[in-house]
Amino acid sequence: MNKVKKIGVLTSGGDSPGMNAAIRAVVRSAIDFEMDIVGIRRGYNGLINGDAVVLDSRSVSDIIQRGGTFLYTARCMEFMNPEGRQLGLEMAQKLGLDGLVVIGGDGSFRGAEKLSELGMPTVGIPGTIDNDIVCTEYSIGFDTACNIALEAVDRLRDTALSHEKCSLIEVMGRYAGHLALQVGVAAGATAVLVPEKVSDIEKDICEKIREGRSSGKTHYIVIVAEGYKDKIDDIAKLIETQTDISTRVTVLGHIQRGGSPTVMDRVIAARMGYRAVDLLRKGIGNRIVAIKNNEVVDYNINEALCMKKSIDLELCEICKSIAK
Ligand SMILES: Nc1ncnc2c1ncn2[C@@H]1O[C@H](COP(=O)(O)OP(=O)(O)O)[C@@H](O)[C@H]1O
Ligand SMILES: O=P(O)(O)OC[C@H]1O[C@](O)(COP(=O)(O)O)[C@@H](O)[C@@H]1O
Ligand SMILES: [Mg+2]
Repeated sequence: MNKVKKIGVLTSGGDSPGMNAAIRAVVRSAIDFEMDIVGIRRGYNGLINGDAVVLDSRSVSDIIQRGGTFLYTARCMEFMNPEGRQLGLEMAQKLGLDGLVVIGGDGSFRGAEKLSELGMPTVGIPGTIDNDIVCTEYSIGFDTACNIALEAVDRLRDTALSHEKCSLIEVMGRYAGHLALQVGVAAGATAVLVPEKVSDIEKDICEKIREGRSSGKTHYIVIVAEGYKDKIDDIAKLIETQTDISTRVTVLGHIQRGGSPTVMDRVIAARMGYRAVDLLRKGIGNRIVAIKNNEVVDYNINEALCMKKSIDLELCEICKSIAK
């Protein structure tokens, strides 16, 4: 006898491509396990306000290929305090929920953990372009964001080459440099600046530009993570003064968060969505679904949030070594 009869799903924090594919997987798996499923709109705000819609198989048709999240997402200050969370719990109970799937980032999972503590079994699915969730090798949206940013950098290279300039491109990632490093390596950047590692602008960039110039190189690409300690405009000015090359700065911004999810993001969304529902139907909550060695695993939320994750230092070295 299945005691878990009805679950909810919401998206929270910054949107990421593949969130829709994850919602679809959650909805369809829940229906397959003979559970009712409700979509909570606008993150924890919707949970507090009861902004809920009953979902069926057709409600999630034609969304697998779309970026963003059709349930809308939000950042909810009220949920940061106990009173707001109590209201959220009471609304979840009023809606008759036996469990909740939260698709979002580390902040959303802190909220999910507290909801679990209050007695509502909650499972988190990592969805953020930053790939900064420590317990998982991969979060939904990262691959798509990398590809979108890469396409933009490839275009900027055309102009940098034609005008013999140094193009500095700022990519997102909040306090993490995963996105910057992947894009930098894939774009063949002269240098990548990430928050996890202090770089020496003179040695790591200016010297490389002078060396490149003496071997006939005429244009340069520098990728800067938004969380890097120095402002991109200041770095550009310094490079210009030290090397006499003309620089241009481009901040990619939200363009990186939109667009149709890649194969990788859709498939991982399907695998994680299925696992989240499978846990809840067994009455298991307070978990985060994650990827470890390409397998889907799950962790206790508190333990997961205490884990440490560092930037791929070997890839940083490779990037440095092959940039000539
Ligand atoms: N410590 C916390 N306790 C409870 N809820 C939290 C906490 N941190 C974040 N949240 C909730 O999760 C939402 C999203 O968090 P945020 O850090 O903005 O994005 P992300 O989940 O993508 O990391 C917040 O607006 C808030 O509603
Ligand atoms: O869209 P906003 O509110 O300006 O937030 C920007 C932040 O959101 C992100 O795009 C995604 O971060 P989260 O997944 O933690 O929400 C970060 O890379 C960036 O720092
Ligand atoms: Mg986050």
